[in-house]
Amino acid sequence: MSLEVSPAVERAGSVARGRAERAGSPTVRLSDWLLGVLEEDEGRPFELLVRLGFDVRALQRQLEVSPPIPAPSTDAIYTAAKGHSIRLRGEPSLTTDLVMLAVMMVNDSFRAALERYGIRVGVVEHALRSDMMAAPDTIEQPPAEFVAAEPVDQSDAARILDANLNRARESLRVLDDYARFSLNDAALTEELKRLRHRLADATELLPPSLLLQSRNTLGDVGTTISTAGEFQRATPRQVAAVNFKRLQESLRSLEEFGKLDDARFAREVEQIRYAAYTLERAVLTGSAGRERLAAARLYVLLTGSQCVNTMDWTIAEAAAGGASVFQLREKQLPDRELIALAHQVRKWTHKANALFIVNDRPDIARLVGADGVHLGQDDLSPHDARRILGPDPLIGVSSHSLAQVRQAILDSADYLGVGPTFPSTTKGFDQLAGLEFVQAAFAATTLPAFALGGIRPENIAEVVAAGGNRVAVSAVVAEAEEPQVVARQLFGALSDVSSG
Ligand SMILES: Cc1ncc(COP(=O)(O)OP(=O)(O)O)c(N)n1
Ligand SMILES: Cc1ncsc1CCOP(=O)(O)O
Ligand SMILES: [Mg+2]
Repeated sequence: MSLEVSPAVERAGSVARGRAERAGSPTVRLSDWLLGVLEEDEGRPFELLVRLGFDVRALQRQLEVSPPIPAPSTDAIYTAAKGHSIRLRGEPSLTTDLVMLAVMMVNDSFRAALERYGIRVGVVEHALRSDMMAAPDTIEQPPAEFVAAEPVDQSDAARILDANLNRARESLRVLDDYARFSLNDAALTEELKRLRHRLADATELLPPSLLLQSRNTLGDVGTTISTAGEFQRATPRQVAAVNFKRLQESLRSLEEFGKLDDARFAREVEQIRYAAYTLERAVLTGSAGRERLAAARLYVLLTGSQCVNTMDWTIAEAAAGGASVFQLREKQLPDRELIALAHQVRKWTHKANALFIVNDRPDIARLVGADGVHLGQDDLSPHDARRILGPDPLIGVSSHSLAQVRQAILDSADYLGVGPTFPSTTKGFDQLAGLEFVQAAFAATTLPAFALGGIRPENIAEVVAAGGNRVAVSAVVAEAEEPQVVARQLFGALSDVSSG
């Protein structure tokens, strides 16, 4: 027999199995299960025990060293949990708190051990019953702002919640498909999965019977009404845009109607809605970078003092060799000289039909009509740069770790700098992120990313072997007698690599 379970229950089970495996135990133990359901601090079991005044941290420490008692099979635990649910609540739901109760009650010696650790299983059992049945003043009271002013029809609210949970889940599935198959982006897919889990966990805060009483789609007039617009989508991106809107609308409705049942649910859904806005920007704004940089392979950083030839000639030659993005990287010039040079570079890059990015300075980028700005971890935030630049210009962000890659994606970066790959004569670093990071970053996202730092024709094959399909270089082009030749060599090494 295999029972359908919520993602939170599934996660608890897989934590339990993982614990047993790491401990080299031939079977999963009851302590593994209990630690599994208590793994998430914000999960229902953890919150319930805290609410009952038990010291959960002390319990977790005790369980780590408790004598091993083998657990029954997973299905047997789920069946027992369902039995408790029917007994205590009159319906067969399978939530993590009922799994916890099943684990606590399945074996007398384990139950006795828990009592010794200060966990009164009868109190837990009683609380799970009273969570459903208790008069309002015996359960946690929402603050005034979340209290319904008038008596509400529970079944109407339940149907609204159920319908919107379905809508939100469906939208998340569509978005997951877009991130996975259309963008092919592991990091965004992972973020969407995180959002799905958060929603599933929030749902566990609602009384299970509330949603069960609402499965009445026949009574939902909305299922038979559709508008012409619902069947018209021009591009996969538009499908994603529409589904982000649908997700946010359903979350908003869940939040409002959820306030009638559980304030914590309403607050969590509010947070999920904010996270959905962030992801929407990341997914849809990121698309602009994906489109405008789709063909870009070679990106050249230029500093006047580093160029052995004039900057305009270097740009023209490098562009003829395949470079299609140029960054003005002047760290020392006074502002007036910088802006004068930036105006020139704007003209030279237009002539070369290349993109022009200004390093560090969104104000200068805006003033000279550059195509974008590049920001490091210590520069202005992408959010502040966007306020200066407006919606269109590209914003590139440097990354030196996977955490920075993920954050840059959530900050709606249009492209990434990834490095330093090799030691660089242009800029010194205490630490080299190296090829290992290049490999991880290019595997994590399909957002345009440029590996940089010490890349030359002699070592670019190593970057390509690590999955790098775009590079940014400085010295090797700026200091070359023949920038076109060098650019052609670099570009040639990249031009057979898939665009990702
Ligand atoms: C394309 C690209 N990637 C990374 C950097 C480095 O930016 P940052 O870390 O801010 O260092 P500086 O270049 O400002 O010294 C970059 N400039 N371009
Ligand atoms: C600015 C910067 N940030 C990381 S590496 C680098 C310099 C890249 O230049 P080069 O190709 O000469 O090493
Ligand atoms: Mg910088």
